[in-house]
Amino acid sequence: MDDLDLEKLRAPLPLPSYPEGFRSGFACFVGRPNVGKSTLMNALVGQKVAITSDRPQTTRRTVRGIVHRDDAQLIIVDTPGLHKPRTLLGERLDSLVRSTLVEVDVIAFCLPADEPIGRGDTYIARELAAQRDTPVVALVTKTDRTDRAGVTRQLMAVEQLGEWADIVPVSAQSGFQVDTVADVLCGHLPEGPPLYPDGDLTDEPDEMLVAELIREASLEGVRDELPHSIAVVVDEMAPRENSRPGRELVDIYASLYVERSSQKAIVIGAKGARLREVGSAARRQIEALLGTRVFLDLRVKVAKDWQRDPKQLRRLGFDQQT
Ligand SMILES: Nc1nc2c(ncn2[C@@H]2O[C@H](COP(=O)(O)OP(=O)(O)OP(=O)(O)O)[C@@H](O)[C@H]2O)c(=O)[nH]1
Repeated sequence: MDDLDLEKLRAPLPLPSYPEGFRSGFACFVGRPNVGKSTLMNALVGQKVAITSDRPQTTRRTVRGIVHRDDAQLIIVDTPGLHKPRTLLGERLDSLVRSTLVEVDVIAFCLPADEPIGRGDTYIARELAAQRDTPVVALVTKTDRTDRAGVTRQLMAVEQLGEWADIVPVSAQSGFQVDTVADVLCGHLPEGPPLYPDGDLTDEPDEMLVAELIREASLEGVRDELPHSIAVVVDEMAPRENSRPGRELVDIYASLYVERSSQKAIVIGAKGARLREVGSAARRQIEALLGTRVFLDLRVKVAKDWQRDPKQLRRLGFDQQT
């Protein structure tokens, strides 16, 4: 997986024409888990491309969303929550985040309006202060969750936290200032031609989006510690041969990895009831994504302590980025 080769992506496509002064480039969103990064990216792009959830650290992979405007093309690299490494998996995530930070044109640092600034935010602010070459825009998110005075207080607190190219309050939920965020981020992009054809919203391979949708479904209603122990790999995904025109079907075989057999029992549920629910919830989402009917075969497997085992991490796609 080489989804951070931004230099290669910068090679302009032979596109017919673009207005003078057109800007294009990359932005990435950082912030503690659960601060609303994925939701804001979706609001900017206008379609569900990243997975959102109430649970922290849902976003494990870098998903790009593309904002197409008449005057700019903003490619958003959505990163996992920047946090202090605890497990080997954590260390990999952080090195992925760091390599992203130096390659993008602008960094959006998200802090929620309704929570006091904490140690996690201060840690990230310190990390960002080291990225001297990349402008950082601070976004005060979820403004709908507090009143005007609360937003003002948070803006002032964020101002004190570091040196920002801009500070913008925004609510992805109500739509307040989402366009302003796009304007501000685009303002930091270099002039250049569009890098993606019009209409592309993400270049994430379907398999990865499908795996994330299955993982999202599998997180529903399980104990708090379980989410971090579930990984999903799509083993095979192909259109069914000889399916009738207008009744196309895609066969998907996926493995859901847990760390211990006790977790396997939880995921499968009594007589397989839970796994069936996960399967049908995921299937509905995947059918909406792909626009065809889907046959989904889900297998639960134990990959002992996969979060701490480099070989397993590689197999599950969390390879060290070079
Ligand atoms: N009220 C309100 N809730 C929001 C807003 N943006 C996000 N949320 C909620 O906050 C929770 C976390 O949002 P995410 O977008 O998944 O957060 P994230 O920062 O991407 O989280 P990670 O993937 O864990 O890093 C979800 O329940 C969202 O519905 C907002 O503008 N207003």
